[in-house]
Amino acid sequence: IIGGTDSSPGEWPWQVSLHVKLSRRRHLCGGSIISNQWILTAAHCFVSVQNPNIWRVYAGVLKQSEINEDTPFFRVEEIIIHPQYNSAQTGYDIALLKLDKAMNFTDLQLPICLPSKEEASMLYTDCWVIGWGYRKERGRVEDILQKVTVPLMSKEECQARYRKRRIDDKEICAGYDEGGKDACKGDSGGPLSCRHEEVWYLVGITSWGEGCARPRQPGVYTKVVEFSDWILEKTT
Ligand SMILES: COC(=O)Nc1ccc2c(c1)CCCCCCC[C@H](NC(=O)/C=C/c1cc(Cl)ccc1-n1cnnn1)c1nc-2c(Cl)[nH]1
Repeated sequence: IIGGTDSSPGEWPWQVSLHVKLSRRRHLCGGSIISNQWILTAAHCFVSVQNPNIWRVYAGVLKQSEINEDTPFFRVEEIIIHPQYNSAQTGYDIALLKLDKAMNFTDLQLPICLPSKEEASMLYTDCWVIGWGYRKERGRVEDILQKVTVPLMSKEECQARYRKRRIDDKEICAGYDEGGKDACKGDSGGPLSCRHEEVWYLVGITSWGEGCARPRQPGVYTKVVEFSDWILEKTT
């Protein structure tokens, strides 16, 4: 996260850290708890690591330094990647992880609401992107979960910023024309969370951007409401 600040314990209880257990363990992507057995994240996180057995889901953590060999984690029973996904820049950058056992909700691990189709046209004005990603383009994973507020942008405005690419209807953009605040490497798969009348909704999944926090290069997120039917089909 560029231009953000430290989060507090329990501030974003739906945020998880996805690790793989290979040569050495490391954070790869963010994700969001949407039920006691399902995590929503980005499809591109699994491009090179499709084997569910080596993934570890850490929930209820604020700092990466809380994660060690003794830290409890959830195993992944199934990885469901959207069938139309082929690269982050061409959309459908969404995946579901089925946990091997249902998690108990606590103050530190709780689900976020999925936006309903009726509220698809809702103009959210209080949106935050969070993650343990880099604080600058050439950086490293942060210890304390970072948060930054970003305004949503219309598809037309976003398309005008990315002339060489087509911004899909199932993508949503957020950022500042002057740059300075954005997601960055290591934040992908995590939530773009928006609060409306005291309830938080998972409006976006952190996907891609041209550099981090550059002027007129907003962050591009998977627009979760456009995948409501797919999510329900796969999780019920
Ligand atoms: C110590 O552990 C580590 O360093 N871990 C570790 C640390 C970092 C990474 C990994 C592991 C690799 C994950 C591979 C799959 C994921 C590959 C793509 C992924 N992208 C992003 O997270 C965000 C992109 C992004 C999103 C928005 Cl909305 C706006 C601008 C963005 N950026 C544009 N340029 N940079 N960001 C990424 N993630 C990392 C990189 Cl390196 N790139």
